[in-house]
Amino acid sequence: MGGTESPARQAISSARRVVVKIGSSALTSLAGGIDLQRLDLLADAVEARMQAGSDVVVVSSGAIGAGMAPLGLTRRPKDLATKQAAASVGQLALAHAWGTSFTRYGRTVGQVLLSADDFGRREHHRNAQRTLDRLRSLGAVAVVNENDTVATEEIRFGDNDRLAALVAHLVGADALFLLSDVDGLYDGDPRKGAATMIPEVRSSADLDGVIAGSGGALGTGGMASKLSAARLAADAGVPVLLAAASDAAAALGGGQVGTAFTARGVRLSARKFWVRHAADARGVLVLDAGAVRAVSRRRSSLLAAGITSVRGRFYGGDVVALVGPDDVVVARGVVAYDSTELANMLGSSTADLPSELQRPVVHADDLVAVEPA
Ligand SMILES: Nc1ncnc2c1ncn2[C@@H]1O[C@H](COP(=O)(O)OP(=O)(O)O)[C@@H](O)[C@H]1O
Ligand SMILES: N[C@@H](CCC(=O)OP(=O)(O)O)C(=O)O
Repeated sequence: MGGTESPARQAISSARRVVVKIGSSALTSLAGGIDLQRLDLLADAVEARMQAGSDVVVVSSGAIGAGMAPLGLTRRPKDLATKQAAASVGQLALAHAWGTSFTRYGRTVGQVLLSADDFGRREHHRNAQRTLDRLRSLGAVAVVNENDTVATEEIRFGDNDRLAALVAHLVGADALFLLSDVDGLYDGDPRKGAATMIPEVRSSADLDGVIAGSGGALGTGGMASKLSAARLAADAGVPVLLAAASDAAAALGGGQVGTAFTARGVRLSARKFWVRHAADARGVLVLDAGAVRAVSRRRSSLLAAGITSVRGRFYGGDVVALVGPDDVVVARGVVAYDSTELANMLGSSTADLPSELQRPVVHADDLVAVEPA
């Protein structure tokens, strides 16, 4: 690569393990379903990167877009049931198309469908990690999408940009590519008039004044979701390149295309990363002042004695928000008990609880302090 490359671009072009996310708008059209030619070009670019020595995980959107035509739908559905029906039809076509395309290289494809909950349940999380790792060691390409048919409105990733950022963290990726129908981040929606492309985002100051608008007819989150996923990944130590899918070969080949986001921050464990970023809190635990100090300063486990009340209905394994007496969120964590169980434990010291209820309410390993805004 040329000597004038930014550190972020150098890191992205030399990354050993990468996640490549392709948006619906780049892969499908309202009338024609999957764009097979485009998909072949993407597979070519992924294969070239693999030949150059990188491990690649693909996150492919497009199931809903691919399922519309076969079901006679002319507009992207808005209700969950129709989206899920379209996704179930389209996912089959999408996986088949990826499989067929990689056959040109004698490469096998594995389909991995994940839902948000999988990142928080230790077993599911480990299994997903193990499957992705085994596919990699067997030389197969994992093609990931959200498990749309089981995702409910509450637990949806929201969009696949966020899923891709989570997967990047899950597999320990060194770079994340977000490929879309736009060739980078602009200071305003380029469809709405003159806008200037931003080649590098080194800190949030580079985003001052940027207007991230909605997506196209097929995309879900628009630029706002790409931006928040890019920042989420960058904050977790993974640099991001946002580029056009039509520039996939150049993007994956280290070319000077798209917008590069510099990574910063310390890499959290995958589980803590999920607790902080991925899950919607299912409930709230209200702590007394002593418990606030224990979890936010001393990073201790949360015990029942320090909880004054609980709000919401949740189950052991869910993510909850921990708030102080002033209702300000001080941490998030995976709760060990159901809300009904916990209601009877409030304020009790551990020694007074029956042995089966003596585990911490939120273990320190499952707890992430939230910095004050
Ligand atoms: N500031 C911006 N910079 C670049 N693109 C933008 C911006 N604001 C809105 N967009 C629009 O976001 C679209 C990409 O989002 P989306 O359709 O959700 O893509 P995908 O299907 O790849 O997830 C682009 O087509 C672009 O018109
Ligand atoms: N799982 C859905 C993803 C929808 C989605 O996030 O789309 P996009 O914003 O184009 O990445 C699908 O495959 O249609």
